[in-house]
Amino acid sequence: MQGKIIVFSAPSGAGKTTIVHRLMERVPALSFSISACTRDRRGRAEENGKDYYFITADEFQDKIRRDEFVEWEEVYEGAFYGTLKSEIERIWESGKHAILDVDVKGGLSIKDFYKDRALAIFVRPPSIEVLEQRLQARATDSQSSISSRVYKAKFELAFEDRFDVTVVNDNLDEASDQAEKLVRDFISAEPAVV
Ligand SMILES: Nc1ncnc2c1ncn2[C@@H]1O[C@H](COP(=O)(O)OP(=O)(O)OP(=O)(O)O)[C@@H](O)[C@H]1O
Ligand SMILES: Nc1nc2c(ncn2[C@@H]2O[C@H](COP(=O)(O)O)[C@@H](O)[C@H]2O)c(=O)[nH]1
Repeated sequence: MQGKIIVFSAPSGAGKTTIVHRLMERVPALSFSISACTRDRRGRAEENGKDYYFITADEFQDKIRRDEFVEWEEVYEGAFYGTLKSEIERIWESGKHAILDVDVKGGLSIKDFYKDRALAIFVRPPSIEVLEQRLQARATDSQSSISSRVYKAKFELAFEDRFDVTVVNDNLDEASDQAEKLVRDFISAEPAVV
């Protein structure tokens, strides 16, 4: 079996992590690619080696120097996130397909790197107002962090057309069903020619 990549990207708060978690429960052939990141762990809500590999800024710079990332971004000021080549290899060697949850720029870089071996899915919120309400209700970020996420979202929405396909996350059940069908069709299709 040739391993593939399914990457979900969206402005923060659109709901990509929620959809990815649902797909992980529904499609056993998927395995989550754990990113490295330099931000602090959100208390008990997050686990090192499960949600992220939480590393220091120096460790992150070492990995950049050693060319260990497929892509990396300073997603928010002072917070670096990156997709590790070793993660994708680990997943493919286990006979599964990699599913990723990364920001919009990162999603486009991954599509560019893996070409037809990757399906890049853009998750669009129903509106900026709804996106902001979701971030407020999630209550994981400070007011200034929410403001910068909303500001960035307006810019990121302009990149939707560069993705393979869009899922509008208004009704969560409908969005998850649509995403599941896209993923199942992609992984059961002929292997990509690379
Ligand atoms: N369709 C939906 N309707 C209402 N609430 C939703 C919907 N989808 C997700 N949510 C909620 O919105 C919040 C943001 O979702 P989530 O954390 O999945 O977003 P995200 O795009 O992964 O954000 P980030 O990039 O910051 O990780 C969460 O509290 C989630 O439960
Ligand atoms: N470019 C990348 N973006 C990533 C990666 N891993 C996660 N992310 C994105 O960062 C933001 C912030 O996440 P949070 O957990 O701090 O709320 C979110 O949009 C993630 O999708 C990565 O490896 N590369």
